[in-house]
Amino acid sequence: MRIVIAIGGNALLQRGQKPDAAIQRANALRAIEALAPLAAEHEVVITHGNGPQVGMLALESAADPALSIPYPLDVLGAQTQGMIGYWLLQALQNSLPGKQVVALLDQTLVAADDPAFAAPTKFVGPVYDSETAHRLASERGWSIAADGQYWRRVVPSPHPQRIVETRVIRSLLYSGAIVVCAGGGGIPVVRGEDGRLSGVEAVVDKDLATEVLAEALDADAMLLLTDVPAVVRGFSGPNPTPISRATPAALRRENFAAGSMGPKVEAVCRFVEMTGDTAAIGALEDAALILSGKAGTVVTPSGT
Ligand SMILES: Nc1ncnc2c1ncn2[C@@H]1O[C@H](COP(=O)(O)OP(=O)(O)O)[C@@H](O)[C@H]1O
Ligand SMILES: NC(=O)OP(=O)(O)O
Repeated sequence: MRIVIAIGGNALLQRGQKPDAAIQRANALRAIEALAPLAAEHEVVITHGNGPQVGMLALESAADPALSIPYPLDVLGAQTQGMIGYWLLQALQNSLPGKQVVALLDQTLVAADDPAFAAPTKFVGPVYDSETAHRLASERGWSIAADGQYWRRVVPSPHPQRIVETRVIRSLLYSGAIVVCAGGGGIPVVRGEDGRLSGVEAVVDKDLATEVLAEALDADAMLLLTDVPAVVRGFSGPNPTPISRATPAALRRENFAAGSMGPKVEAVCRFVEMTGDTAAIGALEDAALILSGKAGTVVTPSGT
């Protein structure tokens, strides 16, 4: 079975945790220990988030007096692929000795005229209280939005059209390797009229990019793993109800939060609608149970 698995940014750095390298490396190891049984048995591609990390690097770059202009988000996205990819690569090698593992830098094609460039939605960096977030927004020209009870910086998140390196990823997978790729949704790039690629100031949603990749690789299943056990109907209301099974049509009748559960639900619905296969959302530590249909929110064409 070929499975494409996304590890949420929250799994790599929980809200409120210090972004120390040792903490993130330990989180990456915990994430991989949860996935190792699946990777031992199936063809596995692993993607990951980078929201907390790309925002942290943007803060560091903005504070560097040696720079005349802070590094752009495509470059920072590439840095997060290297950093997180390295932690995941090493954790996979230590957990599954004998397996071939590779972590790639790869790019995601977006449209230069995507309306998302004018309407930032992607949360990056740490959470702030309302007063601090509004002060930083006016000092630094950030867009900000509420993330639950906190506030965070938001940046443009254009829709992923294609992972540029899909063919290389496919051949690595066919050669028996576990492939870590599409980190942070992939480095966002556009293709000019002359056919040349160039980076853009954005962070692609990793769940939507994971879906594009899973479709292109003819995956049998797609798992989006995060820090909640299931998608919840009425998440912030008086009667929150976890959804264990659903059809895409049933999920599409509900409303989910932009920038967090919304893109995950869109990604699983699209994967099931396009492929007729199974997709699921749930907690990282339940990965094996989710694949066997015993945990998480499992989405299938029939909802059974
Ligand atoms: N309807 C919902 N059901 C479950 N979780 C939800 C819902 N709406 C918002 N959330 C939030 O979505 C978060 C997961 O999304 P996100 O933060 O983007 O995850 P990750 O970075 O792990 O990919 C959860 O921690 C939860 O607080
Ligand atoms: N790029 C991205 O979607 O990151 P998170 O999963 O950390 O939000």
